[in-house]
Formats: sequence, structure tokens, C-alpha cells
Amino acid sequence: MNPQERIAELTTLLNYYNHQYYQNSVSEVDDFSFDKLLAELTNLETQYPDLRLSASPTARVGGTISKEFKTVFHRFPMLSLGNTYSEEDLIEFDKRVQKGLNGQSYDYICELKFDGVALSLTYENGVLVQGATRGDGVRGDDITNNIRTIRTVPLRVHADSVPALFEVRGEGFLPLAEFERINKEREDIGEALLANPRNAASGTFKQQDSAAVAKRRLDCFLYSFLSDVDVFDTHEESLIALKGWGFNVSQTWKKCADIRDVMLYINEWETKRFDLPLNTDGIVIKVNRYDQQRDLGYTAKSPRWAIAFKYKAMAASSVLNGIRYQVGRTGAVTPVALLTPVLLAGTVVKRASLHNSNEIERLGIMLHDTVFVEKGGEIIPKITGVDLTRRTGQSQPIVYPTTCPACGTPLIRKEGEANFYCPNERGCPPQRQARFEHFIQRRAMNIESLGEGKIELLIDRGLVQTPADLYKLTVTDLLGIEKIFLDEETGKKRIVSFREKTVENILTAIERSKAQSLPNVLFALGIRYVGNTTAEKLADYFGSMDAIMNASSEALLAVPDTGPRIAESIVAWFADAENREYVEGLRAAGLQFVGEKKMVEQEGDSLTGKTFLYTGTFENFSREELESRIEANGGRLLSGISKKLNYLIVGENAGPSKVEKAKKLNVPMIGEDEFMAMLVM
Ligand SMILES: NC(=O)c1ccc[n+]([C@@H]2O[C@H](COP(=O)([O-])OP(=O)(O)OC[C@H]3O[C@@H](n4cnc5c(N)ncnc54)[C@H](O)[C@@H]3O)[C@@H](O)[C@H]2O)c1
Ligand SMILES: [Zn+2]
Repeated sequence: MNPQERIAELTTLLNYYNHQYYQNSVSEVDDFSFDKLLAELTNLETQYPDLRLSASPTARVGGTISKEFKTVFHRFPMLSLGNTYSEEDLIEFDKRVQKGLNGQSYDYICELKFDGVALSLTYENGVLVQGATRGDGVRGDDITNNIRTIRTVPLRVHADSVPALFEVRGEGFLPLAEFERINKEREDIGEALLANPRNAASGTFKQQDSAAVAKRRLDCFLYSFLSDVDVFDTHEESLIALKGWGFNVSQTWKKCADIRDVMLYINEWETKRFDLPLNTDGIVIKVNRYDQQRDLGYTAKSPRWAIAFKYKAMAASSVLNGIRYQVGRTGAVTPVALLTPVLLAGTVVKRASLHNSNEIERLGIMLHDTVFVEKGGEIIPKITGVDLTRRTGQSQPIVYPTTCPACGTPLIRKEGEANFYCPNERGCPPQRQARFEHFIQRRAMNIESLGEGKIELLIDRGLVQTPADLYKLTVTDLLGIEKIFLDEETGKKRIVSFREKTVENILTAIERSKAQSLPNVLFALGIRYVGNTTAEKLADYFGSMDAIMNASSEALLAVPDTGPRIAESIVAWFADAENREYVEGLRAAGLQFVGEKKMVEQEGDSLTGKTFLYTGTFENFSREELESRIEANGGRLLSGISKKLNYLIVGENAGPSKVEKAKKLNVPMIGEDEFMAMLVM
């Protein structure tokens, strides 16, 4: 391939990866591979400047804006950072800084490079007025409402000395613990898992529904301050002040006197970073003094006074001794690799995730192979490849089981799904146990005192078949029973025994669970795809278990955010005779089958398929009434003016900027009378 062809190929490919990464929150390649391709393109362009294409990703910030949000212009451009994986490059960087500053002395501030989404927050008179994404660096998406859901972001800064107008920038992220929690929940209801915390954060910030965003507890670390007036002389001062004003500044930064100090910081955090509550992929080195930053200036894409040093993913090699097939609550069978223990990023790794059978095939691994294990964003490390040079005659092909490792039932694979399933929902021991565990969790029936082996014991003793049987348990059933559990790994014994106090606690918790509301009961049933939020929406809409149980697929589809996949799953679940019997058992036990019907009754469909936004006040409706009438007639409310908006309803004292924007985008504006006329059409 000649340079011209290669440049064209790389330009197209990298633009595609950027699009996937920034617009769709998907990484099709790992960052290291991406950065290598980008470096190759940069080199080719330097060698053959005439061949550079106008769409080249080398001199532009990768993202763009989206149509779903209002566009905002950044007061100061939001740039990218030059990056490197090598110490030599860092020394080169330091030499450039030294040269650029003509012999002045300087120091650096080192920070961790947080792996999330860049955010810009604007404060006017101490009040948060705007939160935006980086977008293409010049314009970003206005996601103020979503940013307001972050609890550590101050909505108002209580400090006398803050400038009238200033901007802070930072990295929005999904804490690892939260990422794990969400994925556990998704696994529980059979949803596909989120790939990694960065992409999950990026996808969450782009959601339209701020209430849904609030449910994922996003967080944000702030790392820079900008204003028109000079407030600080150094970056260090700004970090200290931001912290003092109540911003969430990670206390991992450090002032470094020279590049050798920087290297020490890099080494120090290479493994320590895994103890942080979020993923980091390197460190950022910034010249401390603002006047020196100004002297050094910017390229089209990044500051000359800063650079990112990225850590290569931590890898180790180990031997694959076996595979354990785990059966989850929904029957999905997932392989876990059992490895010879190996030290990786400060922890001993014995297991690695393999996701599913496709992954085993893709990697081409065999039993007893030497494999590469990497610690990336996830808590469990993953196998990334095979060391073929060390394959011995001992290697054996991995034969994926065709029957359930727990109960022997032949496995099935549903169309379009990567996992094999054990269809024996009720008889398969791990599935049965997981069903109980799902039932007792806090968001379901909240009988968590039954955790940690107690359920296993009840099942073992034949005291319970389905969770409905919990409500028949008596003191005599429970008192005195016990079981010894042996931890396979440590060889330690653990005794679970039901003494008087335990029994009392359990029976009280079971009794109290009868007061759990309809959405909790519905969620407790464990219908695939019916998570907490869906259960709440169904309960709000139908008001009773019977109404849900007897609802047709079409009726279910009318519930907000309920698509065909959820609707079909619900209908199929209730069509099953044994499930019906189970539900009747729960009814007989006295659980809450009736709730509050909170959803607006459908009045008509005259607004179906149309989107609305309103501004100002109205004679015949309060804001709430207007919103509920729109929804009750099949219309949809949007949160901002975009080309997608069909009508802006304009009332008294309408917001001039909204009207202006609607005019610019040719969005039809209607008055209250016209809206009422549409209702009766
Ligand atoms: N895997 C893929 O498909 C794919 C596609 C596109 C981009 N990428 C990755 O994204 C990178 C490019 O993204 P980029 O342009 O946002 O650059 P970058 O992520 O390498 O650096 C700039 C960003 O770093 C972040 N940052 C984190 N901590 C910071 C701190 N302490 N101080 C200042 N900034 C901090 C900010 O959000 C800033 O916008 C590439 O290096 C690549 O690894 C991957
Ligand atoms: Zn099974």
C-alpha cells in the first residue's frame, strides 16, 4: 500500500473509531491500538504534508455534538492532550518545555488521568448555570440537567471570593463500585452487561431522562479552573482553592520539581491507581505557572504545556488449568478461567473472565495453554490472548458443555444471544437459589437477614420450594438447624446455624416484608428484563398485580419505556401455569397486590408521534397539567429545542432565547388556543 492509500485508510478508520467512541460510547479497539494508529497517521502526515486529508483526525478533537441536546459554545476551547507511552517521549516533552521557557525555572503538577468524560461547568455569581460536554472542542452538548444529578457537584458555591463568572473542568465518571452494582443488577434481570465504566459514563451523560441519569450515581473530579479575570498565578493555587470552595478535587495530585520527580510519581501510581474508586489510564503532567502556560501556548489540538503519560495495560502470563462453568439466576452459563496464581498489578490473580463461548473461540485458547491476562477497567481481569510459542503437546481443546454443569439439562442458545442457557429454571439448584436471593434483596422483599448460606440450608432441608413457602415457615421448622460450609479456596469452615435470635429476626423480617409495595413484589418475581424501574412504571400504570398479569402485549407496550422485548417476557412469564400458581401462593401469603395508580389515563391519541416543549405560563393549565395532557394524548415532551421538536407552545412571558432558537431552527410555534384545538382533534 502506498502512503496515499494508507493515509486515506487510516483517516477513514480513525474517524470511524472516534464516531463509535464519542457518539455511541463504544470502543471497538483498545486505546493502545487506537493511539498507535493515530501516531502512524501523524507520522505519515509529517512526512507527506501534501497528502493530508481535510477530514484528518490528527488536528481535531475527536468528538462532535449531538442533535438531542442544545448546543453551547465553549468560552475557552476544550482541547485534547498529547499522549505518550514512553519515558523517552516525556524527556523530549520536558526539553521542549525548557526550550520554550528560555531558561526560566519551572515546575510541574502531576495528576492522575481519570478515564471518564470531560465536562465543563460554568458558574455565574456562584451558581451552576451550565454543564456541557467537550463535543468537538468548540461546541458541546448542554447537559446541565444531567450534571445537576451529580451529588458532589456544588449547585452553588458558598465563597465570598469567587469571581462573578468562572468555569471549572473535570472528568465525569461512573465509580467502579457503581458500575459493578449496575452490572450485577443487569445480570440479575438478564440484561446485557455494560462493557466498561468509561463507555457506561459516556452513555449515561447522553441520556435524555435526567431521572434515569440520577439513578446511576455519577461522580466528577475537577481539575481545572478558567476565568476571564486573572485569579490565580499557578495551577496549584487553583486546585487548592477549588477544593476549598467545595469542589471534588482528587487529592492525588503532586507538585514535581523536575521530570525525574515526575517519573517517580508515574512509578508510584502505576499500581496504586488500582485502589482508586475509578479507572485511570495514565497521568497528566502540567506546567504549574499560568504565565508559563501562556508562553508555551497551544497546537490546534492540545496545549504545549501539558502531556499525558499513559500506562500500558497491566499484563501477566499464566497457565489455564481449567474452566468453571457458572450458572446465573437467569440460567446463563458463563465460563470462568482458573489460572495458576499470578501477581498482577499488586494482587494475586487466580481467575479471569471469559464472557462466553464466542470469546473462547475468538481467542483460540486451549486447556493448559499459557495465556495473557490483563487488568483493565473491570475488577476481574480478562484473558486477552494465547502465548502460542509456549503451547505444549499437553494442550487440549476446550469442549463447551452441552448440558448444564449443575443439573444436567441440555443447554439451549437463544437467537441473537452469546450465552448458552439452562432452561430448567425451577429445578436447577443454582438457579433456584439465585431466585431466592433475588427475592430477598432489599429492593424486592427486603428479607436480607436470610442471606449468606441460610437459604441454601432451607432448600437443603426441603423446607422451601419456592419463595412463597417462606411465608409458611414456623419457629419449629427453623430452630436448631445448621449446616457447615467449606470454602473451596481457603479450606476454612463456616457454620450457619439457626439459633433463637436468628429465627426471631428472620420470621420478623418475613412478616414485615408483607408490607413491601406492589413494585417491590413485582420486581421480586424475577421476570426477565423487569428491573426495579420497569416494575415501578408497570405498577404506576396498571395499579394492581391482576391488571399486569392479564395485560396483553399491546397493553403493556403503552407503558412508558416498555418495549416489545419486555412486554413479551412478561406475557410469557404469566402464561406459565407454574408461575401463576406461584403468584397465587404469594397472594395467599398476603403480599401487596394492589398499588397506587399514578399514571395519567390515556385520553386520546391526537398528539401521537408529536413532540412538544413549552415556555412561559398559561391561562388554562399549570405546568404539570400541560405536561400530563400532552402525555395523556400520546405526545412526548422534549427537554430542549432541536430539529426534532415539532411544536413549541408559547405562553405569557415566554423565554426569549427559546423563541429565538425555535425561529432559527424553523420549529413551529403555537399558542395555548392552538394547542387546545389539537387536543380535541
Ligand atoms: N478505543 C477507541 O476506539 C478510541 C477511540 C477514540 C479515542 N480513544 C481514546 O481516547 C483518547 C483520545 O481522547 P481525548 O482526545 O479525549 O484525549 P485524552 O483522553 O487522551 O486526553 C484529554 C482528556 O483527558 C481527560 N483528563 C483526565 N484526567 C485529566 C486531568 N487530570 N487533567 C486534564 N485532563 C484530564 C480530559 O477529559 C481531557 O479531555 C485516545 O488517546 C484514545 O486512547 C479510543
Ligand atoms: Zn441447570
